Amino acid sequence: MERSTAGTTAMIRADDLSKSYKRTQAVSRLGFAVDAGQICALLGPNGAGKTSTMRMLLGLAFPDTGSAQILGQPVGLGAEVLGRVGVLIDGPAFVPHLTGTRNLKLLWSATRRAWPPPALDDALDLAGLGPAIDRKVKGYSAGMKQRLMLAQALMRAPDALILDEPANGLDPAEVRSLREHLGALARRGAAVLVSSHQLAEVQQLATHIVVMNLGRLVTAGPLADLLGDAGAHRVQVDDPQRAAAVLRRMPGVAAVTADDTGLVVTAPGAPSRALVQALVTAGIGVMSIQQVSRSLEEVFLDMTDGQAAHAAR
Ligand SMILES: Nc1ncnc2c1ncn2[C@@H]1O[C@H](COP(=O)(O)OP(=O)(O)OP(=O)(O)O)[C@@H](O)[C@H]1O
Repeated sequence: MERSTAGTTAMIRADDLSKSYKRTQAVSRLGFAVDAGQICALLGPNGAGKTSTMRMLLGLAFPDTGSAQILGQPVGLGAEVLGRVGVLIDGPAFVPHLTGTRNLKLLWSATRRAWPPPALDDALDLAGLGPAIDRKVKGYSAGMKQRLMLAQALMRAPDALILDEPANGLDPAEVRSLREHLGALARRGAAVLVSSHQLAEVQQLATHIVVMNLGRLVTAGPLADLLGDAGAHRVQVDDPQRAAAVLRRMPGVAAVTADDTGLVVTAPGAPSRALVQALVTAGIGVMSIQQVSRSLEEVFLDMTDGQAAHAAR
């Protein structure tokens, strides 16, 4: 099976993927891998290329360059390996006049395996539809349809999941239940790729992130590293004005701002001991220095310049 650059097993792999539609370059030379046990969030402003990427990973769109692999096997439309993938993309594809159960049976029949699917109970628990599972889908709310879609993705006990904005239309309790189900699947060794705009939720859910903008990779890696790498420090000194001037001249310091409690220094390229050393060398007393954690939202907006991708196209 294909190995990722980290030396572990790559369950979902994009290699040098590109896709254009007429004059729009939707995805440009994108590469990343999701290993067993990881929950990777694919992030980017509207139009960044997330859905196009997922469509190529699922063999629903043909890449202009590069290739996609799932569980170490090349992906194409109808590839056998896709039977081991839980998919949510392009909105509900249900027959409205059939019940929830009949729709799940119909979708399962494509696998040519006997009903019921191996993880049906877990999937129905996530869907939480109760008796409505035996009512016609045309009477479902958008949230109920979304939950039924999630049930069809999970019922096959997939080894990999590719879910485009799975939390859309879910209420907070349902979002939490989804997080728990995906966490349980990842702990059992599944690889999960989810796209989302709900960054507070992603911060709780994901182990890894891939950020893209204008079709290109901005960054990829463990979430904890990314938030730690943001390198924000809160510094208390005896002469804030002079300290700010000293710090702003340091290499690796991106920004210095003052607030009621002292200075906030954003220094992705300078460890805290280097900041202290520079201040002490300049004769400034340092009372305290603390690393400040930043939210994924702050880091994401910095990385994408807070811009919508379509605005720059
Ligand atoms: N079938 C298509 N035909 C023409 N253009 C397309 C098509 N699919 C996507 N695009 C364009 O490609 C770019 C990337 O779209 P894509 O849907 O992949 O982005 P996204 O990151 O998923 O966006 P969102 O967050 O809004 O869902 C956009 O400019 C979009 O308009």
